[in-house]
Amino acid sequence: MDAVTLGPAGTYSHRAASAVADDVSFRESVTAIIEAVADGSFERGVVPIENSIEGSVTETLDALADRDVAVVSEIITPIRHALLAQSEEFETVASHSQALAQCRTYLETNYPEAKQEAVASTARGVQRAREDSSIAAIGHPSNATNGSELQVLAEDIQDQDSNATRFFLLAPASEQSDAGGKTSLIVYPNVNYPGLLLELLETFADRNINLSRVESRPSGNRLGDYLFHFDIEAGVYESRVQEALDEIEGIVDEGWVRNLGSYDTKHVLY
Ligand SMILES: O=C(O)C(=O)C[C@]1(C(=O)O)C=C[C@@H](O)C=C1
Repeated sequence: MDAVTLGPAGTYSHRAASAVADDVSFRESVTAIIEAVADGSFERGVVPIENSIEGSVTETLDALADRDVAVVSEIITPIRHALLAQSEEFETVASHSQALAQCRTYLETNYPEAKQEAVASTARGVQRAREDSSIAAIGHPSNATNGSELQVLAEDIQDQDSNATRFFLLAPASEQSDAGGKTSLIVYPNVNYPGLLLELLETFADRNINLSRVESRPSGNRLGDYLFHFDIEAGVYESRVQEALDEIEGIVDEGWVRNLGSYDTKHVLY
């Protein structure tokens, strides 16, 4: 199976995709990956959705709300960052904004003078560090192998040892499944009144459906207007989930509900 994910080669997304795909291609943004799956260019896509330290990857949430794709699996991997550079003499640390944030305390403590540069991915930062001795990168330590002139200056620099990122394995919307222990939903009420969010949450609580994530994102239509992203620990094949979905459809009849499908979890170690 072919999959598309965040490039260039050497990103954490690449490592997660390699666990589920034979052949991995790359795009420069999460939005481009989701588009490539939605338009049928790829049968699978792998995108980061949330991190245990830094929280949601908002570009992913927003791109999922705008395009029709299905989640067919979630992949959870530990994230262990290394500091990579040609020497200790660097001025700037380049990495993905999520990785910089996951190492905030380490950087403030050890390199308070270093500038930080957010780039499209950790592997893009590694590329910058290979080309320019004034740049260090944060990424997986294996980026320093393969004849690279980069040194691993420090390992395990993430602020929490338990650092882990959750990725979605995406497929075209036609492959959306009712089977699985989790389900992701995006709800746009398009109205605002006291107790609206409570009503939505009660559809799950009343049926003893556990919520594993709730996130609100601006709709972009007007200030104070939100979309809600829900992950629940139950599959659409269960009648209690179908009943909850029916009730939500009724509550948000001015807006819409997107069911991204049910799926299971895969834990990948590397
Ligand atoms: O830049 C990468 O290596 C990615 O795969 C992206 C990403 C992310 O967006 O969260 C993935 C895992 C880590 O949390 C850091 C960065």
